[in-house]
Amino acid sequence: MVTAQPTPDSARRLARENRRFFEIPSSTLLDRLLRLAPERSKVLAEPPPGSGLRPVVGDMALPFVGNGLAFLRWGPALQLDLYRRFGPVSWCKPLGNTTVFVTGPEATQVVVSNKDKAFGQGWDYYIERFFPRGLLLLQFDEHMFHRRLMQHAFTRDRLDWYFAELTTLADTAIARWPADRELQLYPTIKSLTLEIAGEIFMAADVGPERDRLNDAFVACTRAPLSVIRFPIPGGHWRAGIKGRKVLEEYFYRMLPSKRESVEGDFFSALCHAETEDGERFSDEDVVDHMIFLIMAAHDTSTITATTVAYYLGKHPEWQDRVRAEVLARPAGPLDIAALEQLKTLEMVIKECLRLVAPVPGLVRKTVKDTEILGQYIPAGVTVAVDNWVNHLLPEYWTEPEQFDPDRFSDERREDKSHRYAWVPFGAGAHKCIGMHFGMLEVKTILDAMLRNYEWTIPADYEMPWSYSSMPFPRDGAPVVLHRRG
Ligand code: HEM
Repeated sequence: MVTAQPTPDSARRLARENRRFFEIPSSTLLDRLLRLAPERSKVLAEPPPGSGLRPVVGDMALPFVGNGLAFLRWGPALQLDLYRRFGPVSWCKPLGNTTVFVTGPEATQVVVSNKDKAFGQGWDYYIERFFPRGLLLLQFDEHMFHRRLMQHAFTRDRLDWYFAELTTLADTAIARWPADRELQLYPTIKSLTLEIAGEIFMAADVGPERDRLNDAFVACTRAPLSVIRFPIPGGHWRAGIKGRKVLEEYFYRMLPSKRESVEGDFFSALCHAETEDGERFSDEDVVDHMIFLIMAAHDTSTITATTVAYYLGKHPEWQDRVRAEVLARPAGPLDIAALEQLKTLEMVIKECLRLVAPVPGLVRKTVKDTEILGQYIPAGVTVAVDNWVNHLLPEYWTEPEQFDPDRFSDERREDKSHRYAWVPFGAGAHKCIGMHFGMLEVKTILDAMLRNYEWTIPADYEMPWSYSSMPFPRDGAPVVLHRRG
């Protein structure tokens, strides 16, 4: 049964629950060994004489791997540590790729507003092999052209069609989840979001192929941060390459029928999108965009919905509050207008996106020499904006380690402390095109969960996040749902 107010004890526990995002652990031997590595400070590049710029300094960490291993273990805590030691701009060579780390809203602003067009896309190093020519992989004028054409798939009319489909599907599937025994929430939601993707993105029953497609997407998203970036047997890289083949084969097989008929789904929208001058996406464009879109939509929404369920299980007083809002909704179909009214749920989702940013970095590459806050950055280096860490800085958030959705209330609006303090959807030219859709999808899933079930998460359980790609729970996020009477 769900309880009410937190006790002083639980308040202390709650302060600890997010500690792992803020503090480098020393609980395992490997962590202790990594912490022992001596700092190897080094300048990235000397600024041109007379420029008045300062060099970027960083810690080279371990030979060969740089701080890649530490990042995989410590995630945002490592980035926060670099920020404290070197300031908003530092650098290293994780996995052999020279990378400038950019932290804090001021430095973020320089990169995402991209005033002198010095920052091109930088995701190619990580994901091009698996998601070639996805929207995020394009840059400057070409990117703008593709983004405008893709907007045809995100009009209000289209969103209405998607949500009429989505709410029924989510309601039916969630009502059938098993109760009163342990459920792995993360894979369960992942399977649901893939089903939603099948319906909304392709108007296709992916049923018989769901596992194969799911595995293929998982392989493609895990591969980019492989330490060994060659197709060795049993390796993530090779699995990613195989996954890409499976996806291409599937989408090219579906393409001719999508070109022929006009329907409400994304796939159809991309096949028929046209500029005023009659320009359209080629077959290759459509397939590349579809594969990227589904990846971009599916994992992010899954992680967010899982995180929200986790924090609501940890904070029953918030679960009660959000459920009361959901149950108070006037009778009638759950449409976009109704979802937009769920303000408490929205605050909770925003707080969860603050604490766990599903896309923890925005990756760019300098196309010419430039500077960030007076520090010199040469052309040709990767620049990673640590948007997650912006969410954790005490300069912008009160007690950032606390789960406190009220910080997003109209009275407080802590996210307004700086335009780039809360950036889970990125910002600038590449800001998430599916932001509205993603928020609505997560709300739909939580709405159905709250109406059907109650759940609590044991006080001593803490989600073991993996930072190997997007953050995800290594144990699948076990939870016991109790059906509401
Ligand atoms: C909670 C859910 C989501 C989160 C947190 C999220 C986060 C992000 C972030 C941070 C970026 C920018 C990356 C960068 O600048 O390097 C991005 C871009 C993008 N997202 Fe999302 N996303 C979500 C849901 C979705 C959904 C549902 C879709 C599609 C329906 C989508 C499609 C895209 C696309 C296509 C881009 C590339 C935009 C461009 O390059 O112009 N995302 N997303």
